[in-house]
Amino acid sequence: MTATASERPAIGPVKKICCIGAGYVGGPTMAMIAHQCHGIEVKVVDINAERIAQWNSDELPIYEPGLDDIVKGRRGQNLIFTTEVDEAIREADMVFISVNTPTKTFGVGAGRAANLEFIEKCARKIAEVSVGHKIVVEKSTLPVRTAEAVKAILAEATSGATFDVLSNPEFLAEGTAIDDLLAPDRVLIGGESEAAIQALVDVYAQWVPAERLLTTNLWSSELSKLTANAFLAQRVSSINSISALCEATEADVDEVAMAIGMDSRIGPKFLKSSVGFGGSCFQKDILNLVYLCEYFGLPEVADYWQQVVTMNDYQKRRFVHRMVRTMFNTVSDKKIAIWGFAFKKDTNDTRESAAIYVCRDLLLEKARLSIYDPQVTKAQIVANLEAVFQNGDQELSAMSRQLIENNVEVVSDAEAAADSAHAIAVLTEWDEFANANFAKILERMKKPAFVFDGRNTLKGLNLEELGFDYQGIGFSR
Ligand SMILES: NC(=O)c1ccc[n+]([C@@H]2O[C@H](COP(=O)([O-])OP(=O)(O)OC[C@H]3O[C@@H](n4cnc5c(N)ncnc54)[C@H](O)[C@@H]3O)[C@@H](O)[C@H]2O)c1
Ligand SMILES: O=c1ccn([C@@H]2O[C@H](COP(=O)(O)OP(=O)(O)O[C@H]3O[C@H](CO)[C@@H](O)[C@H](O)[C@H]3O)[C@@H](O)[C@H]2O)c(=O)[nH]1
Repeated sequence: MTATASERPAIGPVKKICCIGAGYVGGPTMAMIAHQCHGIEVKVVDINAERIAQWNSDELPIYEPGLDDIVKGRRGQNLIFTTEVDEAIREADMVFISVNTPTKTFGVGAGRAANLEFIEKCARKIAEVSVGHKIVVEKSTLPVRTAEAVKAILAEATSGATFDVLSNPEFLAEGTAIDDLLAPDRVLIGGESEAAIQALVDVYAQWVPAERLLTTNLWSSELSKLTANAFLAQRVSSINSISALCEATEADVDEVAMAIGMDSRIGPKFLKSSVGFGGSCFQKDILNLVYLCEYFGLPEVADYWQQVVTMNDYQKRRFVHRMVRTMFNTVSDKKIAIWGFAFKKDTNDTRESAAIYVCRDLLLEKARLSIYDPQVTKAQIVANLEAVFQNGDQELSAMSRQLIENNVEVVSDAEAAADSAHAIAVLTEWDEFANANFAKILERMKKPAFVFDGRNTLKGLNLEELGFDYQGIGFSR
């Protein structure tokens, strides 16, 4: 049952934390708590035994700068990765829920609503195995008012256990997770019980300055997470919409971004035009916001936010159209080097990466692809391409399987990918691409040698002077 004011037990300092979900959020956030709070035992649990084994191995499941040192510094001391879910929940005074909340692919709200199956299963498990009092913390990104359902499920605990529910959404970005966790812009904690809020504030206060610890009511906290992502993605879609206009008018989108970003009311961040935003969060969270607006009878608000995703889809398609148009209206049987497959640099995450959609559309144009990414494995690339062709169907068609098998190779360096290629498409802004030996690459490419830079990372290298036909996003030369 959830605790009422009169029967609420005294809440002391947190000594044992359990985090359900050892993913991109659960792993790094808990490693940071263990690193900063040696007096707290942190157990990270997952039903995926392979993932837990990776967290306990030399090769962590996530590539994230600085993560290795922090995990290896505390693992086996006050940071434990385990599949013993029940035991870890039972022992903890505070339980974080950090499981995935993907877009629903079936039934009511398919394609937009968040699938809350995994959250509900966690709440049921906590209710089933808990004794005493626990603070349950929503770390996953959730639709506003999810805590109501979590509280209702916990209230059915038969052991007599009592609970407080807090919302503590995570704002880290992949690739910079450790820096973001070390020095967050803010830590947001929403809740109803002052004592429970204070217990979590005290954990973060061990390294986060007091003025960055923001407490709100439960619903504001839940809604702020979706809103923050919607605003961030909206900036990217806004500048990407202007990139199309720049290409038509000889304006340069990077110059426009610089000019508007110097207005302190607009600010310079998140104005980098690109082949389109990717990642596991932006699209999923905006679609969820759109669904919520419709659910609450606000179709105009839903349409407004839907446009951010529509513009992003347009940007990805527009990139391929431009490639085909520039390469004399056909890429059929042409070799195209794909530089980068992750959704941004410094991560091995490919969820919703623009590269998946660009590669799919190039394959449908019958191009041959040679793909290189410094952190993404061949198995992952092939699995992503199979999934995008499968498009929710039960099975991959024989035709799609052949298209991938016959036309995709994954290689282990950027120069090899470009060997005998008609074009290079830069889809992730890995730093190493700017250091490639372009004179050598040009020699080995088919002529004219095209470079389509979906990140404008090679813009300053004057590749035209070397002899490339260089095209980026949002400018024409
Ligand atoms: N990835 C990010 O950068 C990021 C940043 C902020 C917030 N978020 C949000 O955080 C949440 C988690 O995201 P993620 O990227 O870490 O997901 P993830 O898929 O990497 O990890 C989730 C983990 O939860 C485990 N899990 C699912 N159900 C479980 C259960 N019943 N018991 C135990 N383990 C279970 C899965 O096996 C998986 O390992 C999502 O709601 C996401 O929107 C993600
Ligand atoms: O100016 C920009 C900034 C970003 N992007 C792209 O946008 C996507 C998302 O980038 P980023 O936001 O840096 O990474 P995420 O890890 O997806 O982080 C976002 O999503 C997380 C999950 O909810 C939040 O916690 C973070 O605050 C939020 O930044 C990537 O494809 C980027 O390449 C651009 O194209 N231009």
